[in-house]
Amino acid sequence: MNAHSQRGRRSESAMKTMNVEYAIIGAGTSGLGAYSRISRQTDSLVMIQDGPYGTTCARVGCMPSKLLITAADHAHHLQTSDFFGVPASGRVEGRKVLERLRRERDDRFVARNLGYVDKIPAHHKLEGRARFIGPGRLMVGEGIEVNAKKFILACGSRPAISEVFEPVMARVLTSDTVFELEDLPRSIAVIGMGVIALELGQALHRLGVATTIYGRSGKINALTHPAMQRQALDVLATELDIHASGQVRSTWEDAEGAWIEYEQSNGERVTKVFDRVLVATGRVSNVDRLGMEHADVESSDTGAIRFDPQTMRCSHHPIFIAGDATDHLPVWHEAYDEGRIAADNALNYPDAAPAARRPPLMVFFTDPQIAIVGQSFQRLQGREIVIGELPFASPRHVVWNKVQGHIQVYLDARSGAILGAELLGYQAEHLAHLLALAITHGMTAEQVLEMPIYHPSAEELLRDVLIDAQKKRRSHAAKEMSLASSA
Ligand SMILES: Cc1cc2nc3c(=O)[nH]c(=O)nc-3n(C[C@H](O)[C@H](O)[C@H](O)COP(=O)(O)OP(=O)(O)OC[C@H]3O[C@@H](n4cnc5c(N)ncnc54)[C@H](O)[C@@H]3O)c2cc1C
Ligand SMILES: NC(=O)c1ccc[n+]([C@@H]2O[C@H](COP(=O)([O-])OP(=O)(O)OC[C@H]3O[C@@H](n4cnc5c(N)ncnc54)[C@H](O)[C@@H]3O)[C@@H](O)[C@H]2O)c1
Repeated sequence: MNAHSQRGRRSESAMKTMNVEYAIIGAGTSGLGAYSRISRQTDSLVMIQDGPYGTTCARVGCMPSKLLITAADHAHHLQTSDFFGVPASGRVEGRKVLERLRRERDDRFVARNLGYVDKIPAHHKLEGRARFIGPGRLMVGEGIEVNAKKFILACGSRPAISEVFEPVMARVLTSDTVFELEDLPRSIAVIGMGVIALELGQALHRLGVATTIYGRSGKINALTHPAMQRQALDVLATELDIHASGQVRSTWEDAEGAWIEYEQSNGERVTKVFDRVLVATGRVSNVDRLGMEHADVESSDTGAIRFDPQTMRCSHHPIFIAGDATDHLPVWHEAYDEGRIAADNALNYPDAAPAARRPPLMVFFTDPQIAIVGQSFQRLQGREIVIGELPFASPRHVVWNKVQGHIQVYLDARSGAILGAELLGYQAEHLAHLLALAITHGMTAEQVLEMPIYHPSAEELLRDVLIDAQKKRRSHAAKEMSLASSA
């Protein structure tokens, strides 16, 4: 059988059939990663894409959000420059901010991705929404059946919007639509207190939009140490209008705008009107639209697809999953890795090619930044650890006038190995990466302390927090010894 794009008439209607070895569903970061691996080995594959090419990251995710945050940083520098004896005046031109964002996004990031997609041979690409119609069989759109031996589900996720926002849908934005605004709104309600809500909420606030953030749980859940969670909220609330704990009870629209009725956890109801409502309450995997019930794939009680994170295989059939489709570590570098892990395992099938996963790393590009690396405090419960901790206030941070926040580093109490860290501080991303390097290589605090550290640099904070952790390790060991000798 001709391996690629063998299309034929399937029924009296104009149904076409395509028989291939590999079908990749989704041409985002993970799907393209899988494509790059598989296409080196075979011509018998198709990558199916519903909607525009360009990836979530470049079009509506990482890149436009960071472009908005950078504009907001500039506005913030103007607002705070007086402190340095450099009073500045300036105003935010919303249209220009958004035009520049889209220009940079489209000309640099999306264009680069489209350039890559353009080079993919036409017979490897199919456009339309794919769904399973039987084991090994997909329907793409209404007219093309794809029969494949192996599948990679790289279909990403979409913003979740609960029904309570139905009455104000005309004013609702998500990360899919906010970057398309012609101008900045005068006011916005940001629903959620996760990474999208905090990154975009703070950026919009700094760009002069009257912003109120409505959370649910009262916590910034990415951080897991209660003191870190508390401090993150306290620090962000000094700048932002945040209702951390409660629930949106109802919404309605009138000539004034979109009204939000929010019940705080103390039972008090607050009602406020906004131009726009940005719903950032998490994302749902697009796997729910793939008709998995026809593919004979096991799911958990919650409906999520079970998979092995080392092979990305998700059933006894050769079906693999990657990227945000999994709900697990929905960040870019994991999508990139998972596409390749899934592809390698599909290529090796039925043999498994298990991959060692990297230590977890997540950064919120807020100011101060939030970062979590390696094992969180919560994950380390029950393990003997010591915690090195310090305010995020190295001499360099003092010079920057950026001394908010805290760092905690978790060491194995016996070996001194660095296991994880939670950070809240200006440009925490850089220290988080250094810690990620140390964790990746199983380094101890002592080993990291052997490297030179320049003065005055932010890295001095890493040195000092590791010295603090080492001190605590020594006193932990001393306590253990005295307990042992008195027993
Ligand atoms: C606002 C925002 C900011 C972010 N910022 C960061 C950041 O700073 N750093 C970071 O690491 N991560 C960030 N992320 C997360 C990052 O963007 C994602 O982890 C990554 O893009 C996921 O890639 P993916 O390949 O899994 O999915 P996607 O890139 O979404 O690709 C999936 C593709 O599959 C298509 N598809 C879906 N269903 C079907 C179907 N049935 N048939 C055919 N095609 C289908 C979709 O249209 C989509 O194009 C951000 C995300 C958002 C939303
Ligand atoms: N810097 C980054 O790496 C970055 C930036 C943006 C997005 N992302 C990725 O995108 C994913 C989605 O981000 P997100 O912020 O939408 O999800 P999230 O899961 O981080 O946060 C969603 C938040 O909304 C809250 N929530 C849920 N329902 C609510 C309701 N009805 N009312 C009020 N609050 C409610 C949740 O408690 C949670 O705090 C993230 O998991 C992340 O991996 C990453």
